[in-house]
Amino acid sequence: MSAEERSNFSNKISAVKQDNPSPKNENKKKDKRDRRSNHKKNKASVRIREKGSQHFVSSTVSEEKSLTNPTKSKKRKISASGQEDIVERRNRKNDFLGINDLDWSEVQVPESTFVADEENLSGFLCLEEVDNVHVEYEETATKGNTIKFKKVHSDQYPSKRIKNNASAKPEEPLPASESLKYYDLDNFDEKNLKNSTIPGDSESRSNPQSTENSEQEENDVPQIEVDQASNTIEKKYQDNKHINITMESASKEPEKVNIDAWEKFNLSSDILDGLRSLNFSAPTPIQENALPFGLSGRDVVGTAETGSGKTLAFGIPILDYIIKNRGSNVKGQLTGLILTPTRELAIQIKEHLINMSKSGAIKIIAVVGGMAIQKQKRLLAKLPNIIVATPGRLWELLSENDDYLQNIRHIKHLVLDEADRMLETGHFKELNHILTVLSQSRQNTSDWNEDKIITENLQGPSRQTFIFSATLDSSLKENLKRRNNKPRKVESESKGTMAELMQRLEFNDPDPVFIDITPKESVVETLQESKIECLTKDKDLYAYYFITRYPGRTLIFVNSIDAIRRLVPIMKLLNIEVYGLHAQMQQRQRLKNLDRFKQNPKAVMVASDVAARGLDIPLVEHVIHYQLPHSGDIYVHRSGRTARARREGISLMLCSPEELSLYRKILGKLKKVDDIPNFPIDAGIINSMKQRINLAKQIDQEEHKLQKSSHDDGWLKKAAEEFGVELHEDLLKIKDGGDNEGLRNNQHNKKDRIRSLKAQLKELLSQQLIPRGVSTKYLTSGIVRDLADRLLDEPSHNSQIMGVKKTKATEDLKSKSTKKRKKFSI
Ligand SMILES: Nc1ncnc2c1ncn2[C@@H]1O[C@H](COP(=O)(O)OP(=O)(O)OP(=O)(O)O)[C@@H](O)[C@H]1O
Repeated sequence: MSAEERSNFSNKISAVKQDNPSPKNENKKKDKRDRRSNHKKNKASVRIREKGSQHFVSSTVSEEKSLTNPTKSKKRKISASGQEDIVERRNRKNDFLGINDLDWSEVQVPESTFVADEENLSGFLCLEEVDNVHVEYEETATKGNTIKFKKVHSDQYPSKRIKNNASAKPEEPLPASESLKYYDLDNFDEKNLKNSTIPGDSESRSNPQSTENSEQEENDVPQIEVDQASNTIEKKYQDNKHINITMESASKEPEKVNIDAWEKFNLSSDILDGLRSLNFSAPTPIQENALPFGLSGRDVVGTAETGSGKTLAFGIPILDYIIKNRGSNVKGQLTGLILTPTRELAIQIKEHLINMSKSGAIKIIAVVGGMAIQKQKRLLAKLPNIIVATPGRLWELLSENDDYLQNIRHIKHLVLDEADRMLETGHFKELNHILTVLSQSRQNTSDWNEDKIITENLQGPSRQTFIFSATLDSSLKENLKRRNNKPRKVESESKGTMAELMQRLEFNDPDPVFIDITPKESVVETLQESKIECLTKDKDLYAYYFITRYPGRTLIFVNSIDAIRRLVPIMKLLNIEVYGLHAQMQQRQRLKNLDRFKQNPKAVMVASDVAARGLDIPLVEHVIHYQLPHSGDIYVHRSGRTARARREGISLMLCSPEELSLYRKILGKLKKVDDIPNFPIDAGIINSMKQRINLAKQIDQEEHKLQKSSHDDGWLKKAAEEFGVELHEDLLKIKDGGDNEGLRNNQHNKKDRIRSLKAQLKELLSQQLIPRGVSTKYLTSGIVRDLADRLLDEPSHNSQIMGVKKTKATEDLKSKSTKKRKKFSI
């Protein structure tokens, strides 16, 4: 990145800071509160600067002030000097453009971490800008604040305004706060956006969809602060957790990497630049094997271990094709469609491809559920080069707009990433519809459809297909060979299977290339697998033991959302920095939690299998299967979140007696002959942890009961109100009036008890953990191991546990599991 680019980038970031100025000391708290509430109320802010000159128009809409006086109807024009003029209302309707008709263009933020990051912050799906736009808005009693846009040429700005702004010295760069141009589209209410009407406060508060974490989310919009001296961005969340991101690559020149190993593929210079900037000196084995075919236009079905670089195995051929065929007579610009099973994965792939093709200026968008649909419509209408989508949202958009349908039929590349997952419930129906739309011989498709879709008999251009996953069945190879290019009627027993999918996909290639380089045991060589056999009731204890004994980024997989809802609060009580991730959370909260997890090297994430596939979270050290997965494939994908890109990692199964059959099933599927080794446990430490975990569980249970009774009462009261009946106090669990003092006291007692339990736990957590059986008084007397030995053992100690050497779980597993591996018989 050039010095100029770096400076622009810094300016943009610092502009965010200046938009939310630091509060003065005396009013710090109040200002912060106001700022947050303004963030909610000022749902949109548009900063538009005329390119190439020093005058600008800016507008911050949805002011609280104007909302309090809705009867005033005046039109304010924001002048180039930044000053407001009251102008006469004129009927200039036709001069104005709809918000979607403006030339929005995405702001390429050059730091990869920051791109992903920024996207998750403050509601941005991405930063966008538009130049040369005149903004007017008016306040009306009926519609609230309405904003209008008009495209202008730079010479249309009256010279008076330049004079007005003369003191700003045109040659000087704009102050940082004025150089940011963004439009926070995701914070708009979609319905209002259509009319370019700015939503009022009440609309943003009454979100009927508001589900889990919505309140927390609303109040938890992080503030970004930039310290340019130390080159760090600080994200401040309301819960006072700060995250610092060092803008390493923004300040340092990227090292020159030798990329000779890529030369044989004859890639475009933009792609080579991308590889160089990402420090990818050589292709990974799957890339080495798949690229020659992918680049020559062959259909490729590829399977390779998790974290082995499959994204670029299909991504590079698509990007390279777009760059090399620019300007050729391809209808529209839309060239590639990549379908993935999860939203986070789609966003990640989009980022990865953007980072790869920065200098190629390829338009790549993500179309996923849970994010603003209006924005996705606008981006779709602009014909991006590549769409990365989840089938549900894409189908929703395709089915309501014929133009999108027509465009999508002309794609040149179709990718099904994690193809096997997409056959599972919840994805297959939409995928089926999309494949029907893409079908080049649609006249024959009625056999395949449950809900017949009326389609035209259009012959689209030929299309290259990529199918990738870490877990594709090898029988597919046979299936691929047997298939011919004509679609066949699918036997009922193969419906919804990979076999059906292979027949549904209209490969160009009579003989698609099948590349299988998965290791014999399906998991990566650098992954160390282990297990702890324990009772279900003790799983919390063992999980706590592991994450306290081995602090490091840890992903804990569970089989149910309820388990996440139980585990996260317990771990929070134990002072663990823990986040949840599951499908019932609001999408923004999902992204935010993922973002926080990515930034904090000691964080723990408790997740459902929504995080099992594809997510490339840097440096996840441990994966814990709190509950065993139901299939060997899920085990492979979950475990694959660690030990990526040739790094080491550990996977730990907490296996209860009831899960033994599942355990056998997993081992059978993975064709393992050896039993998975037991993870070594320090009995002294685990015993000393029991009191903490029991207290945390007790507090959680008590709080849950209390919450449940007030929730039940709330529901009863509401129902009684709606039916207009009087509610007898005896029906309420928490009596808030009347003479039943005993019961009221009972509730108070419960609260007191919770407070006292919390105080006990706090006291325990404030002390360093002393392994049970170790005496701090008599340093050499110990049942398990004495403290003197422990303290003398090593100079580096785990800060939370007294006298315990700071080791990595992988080291302990290697060195301590000395017992010979048992043969495992199924
Ligand atoms: N040639 C390369 N050299 C070094 N690192 C690479 C290379 N190609 C990809 N990577 C990095 O390897 C990591 C894993 O890549 P990717 O996410 O594509 O793996 P994957 O095989 O799709 O994994 P999964 O099966 O879990 O989806 C990423 O961080 C990516 O940036």
